[in-house]
Amino acid sequence: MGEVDPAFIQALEHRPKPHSIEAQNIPLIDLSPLIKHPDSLSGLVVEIGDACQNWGFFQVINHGVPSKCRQKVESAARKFFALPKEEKRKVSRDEGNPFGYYDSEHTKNVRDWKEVFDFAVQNPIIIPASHEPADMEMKELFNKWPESLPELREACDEHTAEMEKLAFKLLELIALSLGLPKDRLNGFFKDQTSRVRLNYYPPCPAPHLTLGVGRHKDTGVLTILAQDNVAGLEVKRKTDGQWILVKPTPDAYIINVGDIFQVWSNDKYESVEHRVVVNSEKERFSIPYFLYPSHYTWVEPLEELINEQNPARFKRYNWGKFRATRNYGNLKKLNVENIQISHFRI
Ligand SMILES: O=C(O)CCC(=O)C(=O)O
Ligand SMILES: [Fe+2]
Repeated sequence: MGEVDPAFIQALEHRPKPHSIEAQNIPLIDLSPLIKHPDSLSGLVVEIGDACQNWGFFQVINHGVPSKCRQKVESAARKFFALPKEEKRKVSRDEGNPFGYYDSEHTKNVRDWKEVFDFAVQNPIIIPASHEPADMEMKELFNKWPESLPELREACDEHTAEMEKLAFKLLELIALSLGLPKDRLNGFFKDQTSRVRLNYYPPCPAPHLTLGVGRHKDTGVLTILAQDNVAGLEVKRKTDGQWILVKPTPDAYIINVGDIFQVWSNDKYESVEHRVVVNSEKERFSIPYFLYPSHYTWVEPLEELINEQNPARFKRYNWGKFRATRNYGNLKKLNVENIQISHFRI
Protein backbone atom coordinates (compact mmCIF):
# COMPACT_ATOMS: atom_id res chain seq x y z
CA MET A 1 0.00 0.00 0.00
CA GLY A 2 1.32 3.42 -0.92
CA GLU A 3 0.87 6.59 1.05
CA VAL A 4 -1.86 8.94 -0.05
CA ASP A 5 -2.75 12.39 1.20
CA PRO A 6 -5.42 12.02 3.95
CA ALA A 7 -7.66 14.45 2.00
CA PHE A 8 -8.41 11.56 -0.40
CA ILE A 9 -9.33 8.98 2.23
CA GLN A 10 -12.97 7.95 2.38
CA ALA A 11 -14.80 7.20 5.63
CA LEU A 12 -14.91 3.45 6.27
CA GLU A 13 -18.52 3.00 5.14
CA HIS A 14 -17.88 4.65 1.77
CA ARG A 15 -14.75 2.72 0.78
CA PRO A 16 -15.08 0.41 -2.20
CA LYS A 17 -15.66 -3.28 -1.62
CA PRO A 18 -12.76 -5.55 -2.63
CA HIS A 19 -14.98 -7.35 -5.15
CA SER A 20 -17.58 -5.26 -6.92
CA ILE A 21 -20.75 -6.96 -8.06
CA GLU A 22 -20.98 -7.10 -11.82
CA ALA A 23 -23.16 -10.16 -12.29
CA GLN A 24 -26.13 -8.09 -13.35
CA ASN A 25 -25.39 -5.20 -15.63
CA ILE A 26 -27.62 -2.15 -16.07
CA PRO A 27 -30.18 -2.45 -18.95
CA LEU A 28 -28.77 -2.35 -22.48
CA ILE A 29 -31.10 -0.62 -24.96
CA ASP A 30 -30.83 -0.78 -28.74
CA LEU A 31 -31.74 2.60 -30.25
CA SER A 32 -31.89 1.35 -33.85
CA PRO A 33 -35.74 1.67 -33.97
CA LEU A 34 -35.16 5.45 -34.06
CA ILE A 35 -33.68 5.03 -37.52
CA LYS A 36 -35.44 1.88 -38.71
CA HIS A 37 -38.98 2.42 -37.40
CA PRO A 38 -39.36 6.07 -36.41
CA ASP A 39 -43.16 5.74 -36.61
CA SER A 40 -43.48 2.85 -34.17
CA LEU A 41 -41.39 3.61 -31.15
CA SER A 42 -43.77 2.32 -28.48
CA GLY A 43 -41.63 -0.75 -27.61
CA LEU A 44 -38.52 1.40 -27.22
CA VAL A 45 -40.41 3.96 -25.15
CA VAL A 46 -41.58 1.25 -22.73
CA GLU A 47 -38.03 -0.12 -22.44
CA ILE A 48 -36.66 3.33 -21.66
CA GLY A 49 -39.41 4.10 -19.16
CA ASP A 50 -38.76 0.81 -17.33
CA ALA A 51 -35.02 1.47 -17.22
CA CYS A 52 -35.56 5.00 -15.88
CA GLN A 53 -37.93 3.79 -13.22
CA ASN A 54 -36.15 0.62 -12.11
CA TRP A 55 -32.50 1.64 -12.47
CA GLY A 56 -32.17 5.33 -13.33
CA PHE A 57 -29.30 4.12 -15.55
CA PHE A 58 -29.01 2.28 -18.87
CA GLN A 59 -26.58 1.81 -21.75
CA VAL A 60 -27.45 2.51 -25.38
CA ILE A 61 -26.11 0.93 -28.57
CA ASN A 62 -26.86 1.79 -32.22
CA HIS A 63 -27.12 5.40 -31.06
CA GLY A 64 -25.91 6.91 -34.33
CA VAL A 65 -22.70 8.51 -32.95
CA PRO A 66 -19.86 7.67 -35.37
CA SER A 67 -17.16 5.66 -33.58
CA LYS A 68 -14.45 7.73 -35.32
CA CYS A 69 -15.79 10.83 -33.59
CA ARG A 70 -15.63 9.11 -30.21
CA GLN A 71 -12.13 7.74 -30.80
CA LYS A 72 -10.93 11.19 -31.77
CA VAL A 73 -12.15 12.84 -28.57
CA GLU A 74 -10.83 10.00 -26.42
CA SER A 75 -7.42 10.26 -28.01
CA ALA A 76 -7.34 14.06 -27.62
CA ALA A 77 -8.33 13.73 -23.94
CA ARG A 78 -5.45 11.30 -23.35
CA LYS A 79 -3.02 13.74 -24.95
CA PHE A 80 -4.34 16.62 -22.84
CA PHE A 81 -3.97 14.86 -19.48
CA ALA A 82 -0.49 13.62 -20.52
CA LEU A 83 0.69 17.25 -20.87
CA PRO A 84 3.01 18.60 -18.16
CA LYS A 85 1.17 20.06 -15.14
CA GLU A 86 2.38 23.59 -16.04
CA GLU A 87 0.71 23.29 -19.44
CA LYS A 88 -2.56 22.03 -17.94
CA ARG A 89 -2.48 24.76 -15.30
CA LYS A 90 -2.44 27.41 -18.03
CA VAL A 91 -6.13 26.57 -18.52
CA SER A 92 -7.00 26.11 -14.84
CA ARG A 93 -10.45 26.80 -13.53
CA ASP A 94 -10.69 29.64 -11.02
CA GLU A 95 -13.17 31.24 -8.63
CA GLY A 96 -14.71 33.37 -11.37
CA ASN A 97 -14.82 30.75 -14.13
CA PRO A 98 -15.66 27.10 -13.40
CA PHE A 99 -14.47 25.92 -16.84
CA GLY A 100 -11.03 24.53 -17.61
CA TYR A 101 -8.62 22.18 -15.87
CA TYR A 102 -8.94 21.19 -12.22
CA ASP A 103 -7.29 18.53 -10.09
CA SER A 104 -8.69 19.04 -6.61
CA GLU A 105 -12.43 18.56 -6.73
CA HIS A 106 -14.15 17.38 -3.56
CA THR A 107 -17.32 15.28 -3.61
CA LYS A 108 -19.07 15.25 -0.22
CA ASN A 109 -15.99 16.99 1.21
CA VAL A 110 -13.50 14.22 0.34
CA ARG A 111 -11.02 14.82 -2.46
CA ASP A 112 -11.56 12.80 -5.65
CA TRP A 113 -8.68 10.81 -7.20
CA LYS A 114 -9.01 12.45 -10.60
CA GLU A 115 -8.20 15.36 -12.88
CA VAL A 116 -10.90 17.04 -14.97
CA PHE A 117 -11.29 19.43 -17.86
CA ASP A 118 -14.70 21.14 -18.18
CA PHE A 119 -16.25 23.22 -20.92
CA ALA A 120 -19.67 24.68 -21.65
CA VAL A 121 -21.63 23.60 -24.71
CA GLN A 122 -22.65 27.21 -25.46
CA ASN A 123 -19.67 29.52 -25.74
CA PRO A 124 -19.90 32.09 -24.29
CA ILE A 125 -22.41 31.07 -21.67
CA ILE A 126 -24.46 33.45 -19.50
CA ILE A 127 -24.98 32.40 -15.89
CA PRO A 128 -25.62 34.10 -12.52
CA ALA A 129 -22.58 35.98 -11.23
CA SER A 130 -22.94 34.61 -7.71
CA HIS A 131 -24.80 32.07 -5.62
CA GLU A 132 -26.33 34.81 -3.43
CA PRO A 133 -30.11 34.63 -3.99
CA ALA A 134 -30.61 38.40 -4.06
CA ASP A 135 -27.76 39.10 -6.48
CA MET A 136 -29.35 39.38 -9.95
CA GLU A 137 -26.10 40.11 -11.79
CA MET A 138 -25.19 37.82 -14.70
CA LYS A 139 -21.76 37.01 -16.06
CA GLU A 140 -20.56 35.89 -19.46
CA LEU A 141 -18.03 33.06 -19.42
CA PHE A 142 -15.75 31.67 -22.10
CA ASN A 143 -14.25 28.21 -22.38
CA LYS A 144 -10.50 27.86 -21.94
CA TRP A 145 -8.70 25.71 -24.50
CA PRO A 146 -5.02 24.71 -24.39
CA GLU A 147 -3.08 26.52 -27.12
CA SER A 148 -0.56 23.71 -27.36
CA LEU A 149 -3.22 21.12 -28.27
CA PRO A 150 -5.60 22.62 -30.86
CA GLU A 151 -7.00 19.18 -31.71
CA LEU A 152 -8.65 19.03 -28.27
CA ARG A 153 -11.07 21.81 -29.09
CA GLU A 154 -11.83 20.45 -32.54
CA ALA A 155 -12.45 16.88 -31.30
CA CYS A 156 -14.56 18.12 -28.38
CA ASP A 157 -16.67 20.36 -30.63
CA GLU A 158 -17.43 17.48 -33.01
CA HIS A 159 -18.23 14.99 -30.27
CA THR A 160 -20.36 17.50 -28.36
CA ALA A 161 -22.49 18.15 -31.46
CA GLU A 162 -23.19 14.39 -31.58
CA MET A 163 -23.95 14.29 -27.85
CA GLU A 164 -26.44 17.10 -28.28
CA LYS A 165 -28.32 15.23 -31.02
CA LEU A 166 -28.42 12.09 -28.90
CA ALA A 167 -29.47 14.01 -25.78
CA PHE A 168 -32.51 15.50 -27.52
CA LYS A 169 -33.54 12.10 -28.95
CA LEU A 170 -33.37 10.67 -25.43
CA LEU A 171 -35.20 13.65 -23.96
CA GLU A 172 -38.06 13.05 -26.37
CA LEU A 173 -38.18 9.31 -25.70
CA ILE A 174 -38.21 9.91 -21.94
CA ALA A 175 -40.96 12.55 -22.32
CA LEU A 176 -43.04 9.99 -24.26
CA SER A 177 -42.40 7.39 -21.55
CA LEU A 178 -43.95 9.77 -19.01
CA GLY A 179 -47.05 10.09 -21.21
CA LEU A 180 -46.11 13.60 -22.35
CA PRO A 181 -45.95 15.00 -25.90
CA LYS A 182 -42.49 14.26 -27.27
CA ASP A 183 -41.49 17.93 -27.47
CA ARG A 184 -42.90 18.82 -24.03
CA LEU A 185 -39.47 19.46 -22.49
CA ASN A 186 -37.64 21.03 -25.42
CA GLY A 187 -38.58 24.59 -24.44
CA PHE A 188 -36.40 24.46 -21.32
CA PHE A 189 -33.21 24.45 -23.40
CA LYS A 190 -33.38 27.70 -25.38
CA ASP A 191 -30.29 29.00 -23.58
CA GLN A 192 -29.07 25.65 -22.31
CA THR A 193 -26.23 25.60 -19.78
CA SER A 194 -25.14 22.05 -20.68
CA ARG A 195 -21.51 21.17 -20.10
CA VAL A 196 -19.02 18.46 -20.86
CA ARG A 197 -16.31 17.07 -18.61
CA LEU A 198 -13.24 15.09 -19.49
CA ASN A 199 -12.36 12.84 -16.54
CA TYR A 200 -8.93 11.31 -16.01
CA TYR A 201 -8.41 8.83 -13.16
CA PRO A 202 -4.68 8.11 -12.71
CA PRO A 203 -3.62 4.76 -11.21
CA CYS A 204 -3.91 4.99 -7.42
CA PRO A 205 -1.56 3.37 -4.89
CA ALA A 206 -4.43 2.92 -2.39
CA PRO A 207 -7.58 2.13 -4.39
CA HIS A 208 -9.26 0.50 -1.38
CA LEU A 209 -9.21 3.82 0.55
CA THR A 210 -10.12 6.33 -2.15
CA LEU A 211 -12.64 6.97 -4.92
CA GLY A 212 -12.23 8.55 -8.37
CA VAL A 213 -15.52 10.32 -7.73
CA GLY A 214 -17.29 9.99 -4.41
CA ARG A 215 -20.93 8.90 -4.32
CA HIS A 216 -23.17 11.56 -5.83
CA LYS A 217 -26.20 12.15 -8.03
CA ASP A 218 -25.99 14.19 -11.20
CA THR A 219 -27.83 17.49 -10.84
CA GLY A 220 -28.97 18.01 -14.43
CA VAL A 221 -31.66 16.60 -16.71
CA LEU A 222 -29.72 13.64 -18.06
CA THR A 223 -26.12 12.55 -18.51
CA ILE A 224 -24.58 10.73 -21.46
CA LEU A 225 -21.30 9.10 -20.51
CA ALA A 226 -18.57 7.61 -22.68
CA GLN A 227 -16.37 5.36 -20.56
CA ASP A 228 -13.25 3.67 -21.92
CA ASN A 229 -12.62 -0.07 -21.57
CA VAL A 230 -11.45 0.13 -17.95
CA ALA A 231 -14.33 -0.50 -15.54
CA GLY A 232 -14.78 1.90 -12.63
CA LEU A 233 -18.31 3.30 -12.61
CA GLU A 234 -20.53 1.83 -9.89
CA VAL A 235 -24.28 2.41 -9.69
CA LYS A 236 -26.35 1.98 -6.54
CA ARG A 237 -28.94 -0.65 -7.36
CA LYS A 238 -32.41 0.57 -6.40
CA THR A 239 -33.70 -2.81 -5.30
CA ASP A 240 -31.14 -3.43 -2.56
CA GLY A 241 -28.69 -0.52 -2.37
CA GLN A 242 -25.76 -2.66 -3.60
CA TRP A 243 -23.02 -1.01 -5.66
CA ILE A 244 -23.04 -2.55 -9.16
CA LEU A 245 -19.99 -2.18 -11.40
CA VAL A 246 -21.00 -1.11 -14.92
CA LYS A 247 -19.03 -3.40 -17.22
CA PRO A 248 -17.86 -1.44 -20.27
CA THR A 249 -19.70 -2.31 -23.49
CA PRO A 250 -17.63 -1.29 -26.52
CA ASP A 251 -19.05 1.77 -28.30
CA ALA A 252 -22.04 2.07 -25.94
CA TYR A 253 -22.97 5.24 -24.03
CA ILE A 254 -24.25 5.14 -20.47
CA ILE A 255 -27.33 7.26 -19.79
CA ASN A 256 -28.68 8.33 -16.43
CA VAL A 257 -31.52 10.58 -15.39
CA GLY A 258 -30.45 13.45 -13.14
CA ASP A 259 -32.07 15.37 -10.29
CA ILE A 260 -34.12 17.58 -12.63
CA PHE A 261 -35.90 14.55 -14.08
CA GLN A 262 -36.59 13.36 -10.56
CA VAL A 263 -38.27 16.68 -9.77
CA TRP A 264 -40.06 16.97 -13.14
CA SER A 265 -41.43 13.41 -12.78
CA ASN A 266 -42.32 14.01 -9.11
CA ASP A 267 -40.09 11.09 -7.97
CA LYS A 268 -41.21 8.61 -10.65
CA TYR A 269 -37.72 8.62 -12.19
CA GLU A 270 -35.21 8.90 -9.37
CA SER A 271 -31.74 10.27 -9.88
CA VAL A 272 -29.55 7.39 -8.74
CA GLU A 273 -26.34 7.58 -6.74
CA HIS A 274 -23.14 6.51 -8.44
CA ARG A 275 -19.39 6.67 -7.82
CA VAL A 276 -16.12 5.72 -9.48
CA VAL A 277 -13.61 3.22 -8.11
CA VAL A 278 -9.97 3.48 -9.17
CA ASN A 279 -7.30 0.82 -9.49
CA SER A 280 -3.59 0.56 -8.90
CA GLU A 281 -2.57 -0.45 -12.42
CA LYS A 282 -4.64 1.20 -15.08
CA GLU A 283 -5.53 4.77 -15.79
CA ARG A 284 -9.13 5.39 -16.82
CA PHE A 285 -10.84 8.07 -18.90
CA SER A 286 -14.50 9.02 -19.19
CA ILE A 287 -16.44 11.83 -20.87
CA PRO A 288 -19.82 12.82 -19.44
CA TYR A 289 -22.12 15.24 -21.28
CA PHE A 290 -24.50 16.89 -18.79
CA LEU A 291 -27.74 18.15 -20.32
CA TYR A 292 -28.70 21.32 -18.38
CA PRO A 293 -31.61 23.74 -19.03
CA SER A 294 -31.47 27.56 -19.38
CA HIS A 295 -30.18 29.22 -16.20
CA TYR A 296 -33.51 31.04 -15.63
CA THR A 297 -35.47 27.76 -15.51
CA TRP A 298 -37.60 27.20 -12.43
CA VAL A 299 -37.42 23.47 -11.78
CA GLU A 300 -40.64 21.98 -10.40
CA PRO A 301 -42.85 18.90 -10.85
CA LEU A 302 -44.58 19.04 -14.27
CA GLU A 303 -48.20 20.03 -13.85
CA GLU A 304 -49.41 17.13 -16.05
CA LEU A 305 -47.80 14.68 -13.62
CA ILE A 306 -49.33 15.93 -10.39
CA ASN A 307 -52.89 15.84 -9.09
CA GLU A 308 -54.75 15.62 -5.80
CA GLN A 309 -53.71 12.00 -5.24
CA ASN A 310 -50.12 12.70 -6.25
CA PRO A 311 -49.37 16.25 -5.11
CA ALA A 312 -46.09 18.02 -5.87
CA ARG A 313 -43.30 16.67 -3.70
CA PHE A 314 -40.84 19.51 -4.40
CA LYS A 315 -40.88 23.28 -4.12
CA ARG A 316 -39.60 25.02 -7.21
CA TYR A 317 -35.98 26.12 -7.41
CA ASN A 318 -34.00 28.29 -9.77
CA TRP A 319 -31.54 26.23 -11.84
CA GLY A 320 -28.90 28.95 -12.28
CA LYS A 321 -28.72 29.69 -8.55
CA PHE A 322 -28.70 25.97 -7.70
CA ARG A 323 -25.65 25.40 -9.94
CA ALA A 324 -23.88 28.53 -8.70
CA THR A 325 -24.32 27.32 -5.12
CA ARG A 326 -23.03 23.86 -6.03
CA ASN A 327 -19.96 25.22 -7.84
CA TYR A 328 -19.14 27.43 -4.88
CA GLY A 329 -19.32 24.39 -2.58
CA ASN A 330 -17.27 22.12 -4.87
CA LEU A 331 -14.40 24.60 -5.00
CA LYS A 332 -13.98 24.60 -1.25
CA LYS A 333 -13.90 21.93 1.39
CA LEU A 334 -16.96 23.17 3.24
CA ASN A 335 -18.08 21.85 6.57
CA VAL A 336 -21.71 21.79 5.51
CA GLU A 337 -23.56 19.57 3.06
CA ASN A 338 -23.61 20.92 -0.49
CA ILE A 339 -26.98 21.97 -1.97
CA GLN A 340 -29.26 18.99 -2.92
CA ILE A 341 -32.78 18.64 -4.34
CA SER A 342 -33.79 17.08 -1.02
CA HIS A 343 -33.56 20.60 0.45
CA PHE A 344 -36.59 21.52 -1.71
CA ARG A 345 -38.69 18.52 -0.72
CA ILE A 346 -42.14 19.46 0.58
O1 LIG B 1 -16.28 8.39 -14.77
C1 LIG B 1 -17.40 7.93 -14.66
O2 LIG B 1 -17.66 6.78 -15.02
C2 LIG B 1 -18.53 8.72 -14.05
C3 LIG B 1 -18.20 10.15 -13.72
C4 LIG B 1 -19.32 10.87 -13.05
O3 LIG B 1 -20.19 10.30 -12.45
C5 LIG B 1 -19.39 12.34 -13.14
O4 LIG B 1 -18.40 12.97 -13.63
O5 LIG B 1 -20.44 12.91 -12.73
FE1 LIG C 1 -21.93 11.59 -12.10
